[in-house]
Parts: sequence; structure tokens; C-alpha cells
Amino acid sequence: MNILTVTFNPAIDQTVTLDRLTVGAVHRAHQVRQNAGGKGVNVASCLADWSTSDSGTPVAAYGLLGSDNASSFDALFARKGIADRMIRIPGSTRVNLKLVDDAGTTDINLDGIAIDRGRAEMVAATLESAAGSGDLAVLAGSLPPGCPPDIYGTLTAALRAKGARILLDTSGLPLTCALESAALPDVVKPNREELADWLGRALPDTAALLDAAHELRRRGVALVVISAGEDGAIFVSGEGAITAKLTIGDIASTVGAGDAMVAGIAAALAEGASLERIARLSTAFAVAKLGMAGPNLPALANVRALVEDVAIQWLETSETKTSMAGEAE
Ligand SMILES: Nc1ncnc2c1ncn2[C@@H]1O[C@H](COP(=O)(O)OP(=O)(O)O)[C@@H](O)[C@H]1O
Ligand SMILES: O=P(O)(O)OC[C@H]1O[C@](O)(COP(=O)(O)O)[C@@H](O)[C@@H]1O
Repeated sequence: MNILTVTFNPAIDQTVTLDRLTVGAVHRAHQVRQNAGGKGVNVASCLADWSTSDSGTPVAAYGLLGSDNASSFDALFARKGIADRMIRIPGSTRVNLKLVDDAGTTDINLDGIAIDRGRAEMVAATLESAAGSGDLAVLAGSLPPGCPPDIYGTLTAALRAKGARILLDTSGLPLTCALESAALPDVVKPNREELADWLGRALPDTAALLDAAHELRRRGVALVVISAGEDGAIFVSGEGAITAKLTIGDIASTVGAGDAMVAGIAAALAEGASLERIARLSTAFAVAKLGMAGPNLPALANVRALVEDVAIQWLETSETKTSMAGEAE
């Protein structure tokens, strides 16, 4: 099997570190760094780090890339052995600003290069011709201006017809369209705020997250993962429901933690893992990435050690759900 990541709207992340961000003030920054990013690119980057392990799976990056500033992407793909299937288009890939101060990270994300339906269809055609039975397609991130907002639903139907499974991580209108499409993804990984936006209600606690996950499961999504930053994440499938969490001391950057988690879910699915292994591996990926500046994993031994440390709590098992349903009858 292969893992195919899809990024219609990649980004170069420019991370500026300063003491305290004050709106309207002049700041002196301590440090600035840039890295090739965007959701599917980050997922591919973490998966490539993991693929040097015994259980690694080949990864290819699909999507669109501005030809005027592609060099950091070229270097990343070459350095990590990621198959580069991104279509170059005229213009510059957006630069997203990440302002890191002692209170956290402030994200300023731009729109991206405007495209027309034809460009989106070119990506779809490349993917359709590459995808095969048992592959996993990771559809990730926002969509650039001009891209049909229902492209993820269209792609899901087409890739499923080729025998691939679909993991979706997006937000806003593309998420709404994908969840209302006739072809639902096999796996979704929204964060708490993205899902709250879609539902139109806050998700303040575990009970609310579990309800929301069940709502998606009833629609037909097999595995629902809702990430909640430092509160960890909830994982719900036919096997039951789990929360998983790991505390970390020093955080280098929270940018890309969700993408690392998606990479961990993909790596676990490639192993044919149980729900608990999915929760452990993806939480370990996310927390391991928090200690790194860009979309990278540390040495594999460190990731494996974190897998053992993840705090798991079972909220439901398939047996408890069946017996509760029986009692209700
Ligand atoms: N401050 C943190 N402490 C511990 N774990 C964290 C922290 N921030 C993120 N994580 C881990 O990374 C995962 C993804 O982070 P989250 O912020 O929810 O995703 P996204 O980047 O998509 O918004 C979380 O579910 C959690 O496991
Ligand atoms: O595609 P979007 O939603 O605009 O997000 C793009 C941004 O998200 C990132 O992929 C990071 O995402 P996460 O922090 O959610 O993992 C950045 O690299 C990028 O700047």
C-alpha cells in the first residue's frame, strides 16, 4: 500500500519568535525561521521520518505548488525521500505567519494562489491514475480561492472507486461540503474548534466531544478523531471510544501538531492497528512533533518510547455499547 497526501493549498510557514505579542506595538523578534508546510506536506514529512522504521509505508505528496518559490519544498521532498507529485502552477505559494510568544502561537494564514476548476481537476486526475486498492489518501487543509469547495467529496468518491481509503482533515466550508457529500471519508480529524464551527455549538468537555463523534459515526464515518490541543484527543470507532493524552515539558512549536497526529493515524492504519494503537501512535507523533521546530519527528526510539507513555482512557467498548442498547430495549 501507499499513502498519498493531497495539499491543494500548501504554505511556507514563517515562524517569528518574540517575547510578548501586543496588538499595535513595535516588536523586536528573537528569531525567524521558514519551512515548507501546509497540511498534507506536513503529514508527508512526518510519515517520511517514520518510514525509516520497520513499519514505514511509502509516501507521495500530491497537490499544487507555486513555481516561483518551490525550492524549500523541492529540498524537503528530496531530503526525506517523499515522492513529489505536486503540480507546479504560476505564482508564489502563500507565506503563513506564525507569531510565537510566551503565551502561545498566533497564526496568520493567507488565501493562497487563486486557481480555476481545471487546475483542481488536474490534481484529481493525477491522483485517480495513481491510487490503487488498499492505498490511503490523506486530504488535508484549506482550499485556495477558486477551487470547488466540494472537491474533497468528489475526490473521496473517485478514490474510493479505486479501492483507496480516505482520511480527511479540513475546516470551514470544505469540511461542511465533505460531511454533506454522498461519499463520506473513512476517517476525519477535525480539532475541537473546527468541529464546533460545523456543529454550531461549543464542545467544552469529553461528553460533548463524544456526542459530536457519535453524530459523525451515525452519518457513516468509520473512525472519528477530535483533537483538543493540550487536552489530548478522542478516538471513536466501531471498537469503542478512547481519550488519549500525554503531557510534555518543552514545546518548540505547536504548528503542525494536528498534522503530525494525522500522520500517526495514517501510519497506524497502514499497520492495520487497533483503536488503542491508533490513539497511542498518533498522540505520540503529535507530542513528539511539539518538541521539534518544523514538521519533523525526532529519533524513532523517542517516538516509540512516547507510545508507551500515552495515557489512555476507555470511555466505551463495543461490548458496553451493545449491552447498553440491549438494556434500552
Ligand atoms: N500543549 C499541548 N500539550 C500536549 N499535547 C498537545 C499540546 N498541543 C497539542 N497537543 C497534541 O497534539 C494533538 C493535535 O493538536 P491540536 O492543537 O488539537 O491540533 P490542530 O493543530 O489540528 O489544531 C492534540 O490532540 C494533542 O495530542
Ligand atoms: O490549510 P490551512 O487550513 O490554511 O492551514 C495551513 C496551515 O496549517 C499548518 O499545516 C499547520 O496545521 P496544524 O497546526 O493544524 O497541524 C501549517 O503548516 C499551515 O500554515
